Amino acid sequence: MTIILTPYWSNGVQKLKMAPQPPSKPKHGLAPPVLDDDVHVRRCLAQLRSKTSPLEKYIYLSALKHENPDMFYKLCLDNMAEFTPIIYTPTVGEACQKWSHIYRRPEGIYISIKDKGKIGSVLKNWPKLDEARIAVVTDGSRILGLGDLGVNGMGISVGKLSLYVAGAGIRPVSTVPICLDFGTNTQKYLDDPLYMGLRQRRIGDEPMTAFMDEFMHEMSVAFPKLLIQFEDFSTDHAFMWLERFRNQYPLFNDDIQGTGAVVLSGFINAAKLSSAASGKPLTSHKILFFGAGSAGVGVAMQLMSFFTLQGLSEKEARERIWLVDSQGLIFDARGPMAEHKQYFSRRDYTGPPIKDLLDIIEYVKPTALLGLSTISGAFHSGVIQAMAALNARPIIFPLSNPVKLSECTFQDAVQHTDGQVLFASGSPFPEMDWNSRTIHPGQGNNMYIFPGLGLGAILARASAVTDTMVEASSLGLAESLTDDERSFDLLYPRIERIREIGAFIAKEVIRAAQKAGVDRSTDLRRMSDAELLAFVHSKMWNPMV
Ligand SMILES: NC(=O)C1=CN([C@@H]2O[C@H](COP(=O)(O)OP(=O)(O)OC[C@H]3O[C@@H](n4cnc5c(N)ncnc54)[C@H](O)[C@@H]3O)[C@@H](O)[C@H]2O)C=CC1
Ligand SMILES: CC(=O)C(=O)O
Ligand SMILES: [Mg+2]
Repeated sequence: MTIILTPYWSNGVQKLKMAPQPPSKPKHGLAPPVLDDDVHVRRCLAQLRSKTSPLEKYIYLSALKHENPDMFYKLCLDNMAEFTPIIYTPTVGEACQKWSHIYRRPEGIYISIKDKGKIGSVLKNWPKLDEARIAVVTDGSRILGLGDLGVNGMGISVGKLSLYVAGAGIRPVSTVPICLDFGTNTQKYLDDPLYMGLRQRRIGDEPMTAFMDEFMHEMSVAFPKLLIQFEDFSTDHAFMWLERFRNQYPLFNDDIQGTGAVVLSGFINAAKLSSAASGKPLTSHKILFFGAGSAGVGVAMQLMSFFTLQGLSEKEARERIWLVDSQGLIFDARGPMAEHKQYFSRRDYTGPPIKDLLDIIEYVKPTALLGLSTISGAFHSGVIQAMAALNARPIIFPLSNPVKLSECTFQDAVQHTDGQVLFASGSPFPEMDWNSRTIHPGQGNNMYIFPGLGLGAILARASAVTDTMVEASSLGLAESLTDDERSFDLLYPRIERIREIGAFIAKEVIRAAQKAGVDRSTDLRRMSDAELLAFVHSKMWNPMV
């Protein structure tokens, strides 16, 4: 395949070595007589809002980001709630599915299995090696809940990195979207004349491992100050690459660790509200996971600390958690299972397999039901009503993305619990009125975590991303709600405050890195908390409009 090197800020005719520049002032007569910045902001927003389909809006914003990054990020920061569903989930999912059709210009680095043996020389073509700080790397094998999209998965790396800039003030020039092309098993793409990836089925684990070893080594040589975020690898490889490389290079897996952190945070706030309504202690919560892939198991692992922080032992914490996969409740006597499911497999259940979710709810009697299954509508009215019958304030988090794969809608959850649900979904739902009050859905999406976690790890120059840093990001997020946000029973802060939250999380992550001794910017140790927070803010890039 063609290796595409031109970064997203270049228009293809500029020289590769060029840094992103704000557009220079045109010479007299080459621009309209009146081109006021403030009016132009309104003009760009009006152009966006005139588009009727979300995908058209995505394409417009993608062009704007390329032509005028300052304007794009200015609009983004001023209109976060409006922009995130376009540049991120759900629309980014549709953009990825159609990536080879809507493609206009190169963005990021595509490296294929055919580059094995010369990966270093490909990476060195990236124009701003010294500036690179964060790469989001996918192989397109499980994009959101949409399956194997091959190189069309590049869109998720691009989307996540836009949120790094918007949410954490990472400089645009420091972001490196990467898509690895190991082939695709999706026949539709193999048959599509416009598909831009290798026309072959995915390679096996052995050549993939050899490729990944070379890739990770060459990344550390080409980009010595880089943090890597692994994104949307299929579950087996998500766990495999995390374990293989996490002690060697600074990296984390967003779907396992970022999702774990964001859900722990929302769960802490939900559990307090739920326990206040039931009068039962926090340690009495029982969590049922519907879906046991990288996200389900990643979240279950992180939620262990909800219980251990309350004083339960590891064994007691594990006993508060049940997992369900496509074969039903996961229990030892069921027979052999994938390694990542074994830790939570129940030893105390020896009856016949239970497959139906309603039967499982009746058996477990959970206080919380979390969906990471990609099964749209799995939390049907009967399921929601069963949760409401068991709990004064049931916790229901349908976390699958994009919206069309959500296990239930916010409307259904509110309606079938008479407004009592404590709700967070992976993709956004609008707020709704119920019994003369407005109820706000939470968005339990790792976008609240990875910008701050990444910024903290970058500023600390962390040599590794430890579990304690991930936990610190989660607890930082849980703490960051204002009294006003808590008065509305919000589980997450308002998205408009993403920068403030990102800075606070980054500070907490730096402190955790220092405690773990993985920080290489040791001068930050001397700063007070207030000084460190001010330092983090001072490092955030701002659009110049
Ligand atoms: N909210 C967030 O921030 C995030 C959400 N996700 C979402 O989580 C979902 C799952 O992602 P992965 O874990 O990587 O995928 P996966 O495909 O590895 O896992 C899906 C799990 O659901 C189970 N499942 C499938 N059909 C089922 C059925 N009929 N009944 C019961 N269980 C069933 C599978 O057995 C598997 O355990 C995706 O939609 C993804 O978008 C992932 C990461 C972050
Ligand atoms: C949000 C995200 O990372 C996912 O759905 O995969
Ligand atoms: Mg993901």
